[in-house]
Amino acid sequence: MTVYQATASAPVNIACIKYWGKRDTKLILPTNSSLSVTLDQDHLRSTTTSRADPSFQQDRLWLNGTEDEIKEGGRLATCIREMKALRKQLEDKDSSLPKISDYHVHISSRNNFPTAAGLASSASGFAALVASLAALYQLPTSRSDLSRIARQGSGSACRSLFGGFVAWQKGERADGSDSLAVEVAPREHWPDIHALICVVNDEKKGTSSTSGMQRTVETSPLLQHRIKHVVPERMAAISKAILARDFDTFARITMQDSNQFHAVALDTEPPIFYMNDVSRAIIALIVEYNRVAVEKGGKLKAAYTYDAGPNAVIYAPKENIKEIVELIVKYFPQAENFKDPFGLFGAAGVQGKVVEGFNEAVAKPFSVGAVKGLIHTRVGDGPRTLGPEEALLGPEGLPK
Ligand SMILES: Nc1ncnc2c1ncn2[C@@H]1O[C@H](COP(=O)(O)OP(=O)(O)OP(=O)(O)O)[C@@H](O)[C@H]1O
Ligand SMILES: C[C@@](O)(CCOP(=O)(O)OP(=O)(O)O)CC(=O)O
Repeated sequence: MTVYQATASAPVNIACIKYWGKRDTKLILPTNSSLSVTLDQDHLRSTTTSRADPSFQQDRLWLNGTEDEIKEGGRLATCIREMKALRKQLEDKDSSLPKISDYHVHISSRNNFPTAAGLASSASGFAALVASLAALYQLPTSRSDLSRIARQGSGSACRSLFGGFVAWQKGERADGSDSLAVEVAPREHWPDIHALICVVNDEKKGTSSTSGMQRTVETSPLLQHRIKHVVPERMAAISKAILARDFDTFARITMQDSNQFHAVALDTEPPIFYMNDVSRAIIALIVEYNRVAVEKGGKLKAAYTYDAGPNAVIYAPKENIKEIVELIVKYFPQAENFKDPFGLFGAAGVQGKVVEGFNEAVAKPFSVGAVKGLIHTRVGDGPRTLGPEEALLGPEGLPK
């Protein structure tokens, strides 16, 4: 008997222009466009296996081995329903195709990093879900069209359908048909962009993005200014900077937009604080690191950005990452050795230090554990279809 099953993996993305606010909460239509860098799946990824089988009694999903309820009308149910509808259209056009759109599905997914901790697991998770169902159903659908479905799982997920540098165009239509992700540039265009994630907290966060952003929409006058007067210009300027590989402009806009996102969070009633003292100290270090570079006649060398949590993501050209790791380790001693996927440091490991001319008084040193870990990664590719050896469902259609 044929087994209808497919496995796919999808990357995390971290926005430089932040999505924050919905104009339609059901369809997940944003109040502004956004733009992100897709990170390398070799380091951070969600992997998902989907199977359709006539013996299954209902659609079921396991996340990291534990069953997650698929609530009727909820985000998971919407994505699965939309993907089945695309398969149904194919079957209606071509009677030779097996009618698997009628079967229930079993889905097993794993994240190789903490879930719901502000490391964008919902983005890679829903992108992997949609990519695995697209492979299962053998859909000829374009990535932008699939991004419309992933968007209904979690807004930021639509951007994980592409590698490289990705824009989510907010769209104008009420039905959401023009609210989708497009590639600004593939990773090959600017592979030199690396990222250092400083894990400040890997526990489940206080105010979820979903509820926080709607409170901002309802109460923040600053958000209205951001939507109308700030984001459109920044989207155009950062896209141009990416196409020109202009890191100075890319970094400036990225930091400005992170700052403004946290300003609209603060402008919310009651106010929302996602950054903590550790996050702010990292900002001070990057600002000083850049100041030294500019004073020596150079350009910006690093850009920080923060999502709905205290973890920092630092974007920089590869050649600067060694100095940045040394800087962070100097102020935030690490319990564990730095995992060095790009071989920047020899057997001696990282020695904390600052660059010449750096004013060490900009931040106080923290104790071990303030930054729990450092993840060095880089710009990466879009979802991958994997072979049967990577499957997360066993022969009975249950998680392995
Ligand atoms: N691999 C996955 N497959 C399906 N759904 C997932 C997967 N990983 C995460 N999710 C869904 O995303 C939720 C976590 O999303 P949430 O927005 O709270 O955290 P986050 O994505 O880590 O943080 P943020 O989006 O703010 O950076 C999970 O509770 C789950 O519903
Ligand atoms: C701060 C952000 O990371 C917010 C992400 O919000 P989500 O995409 O997690 O929200 P929902 O659409 O409600 O699922 C900024 C960004 O990724 O653009």
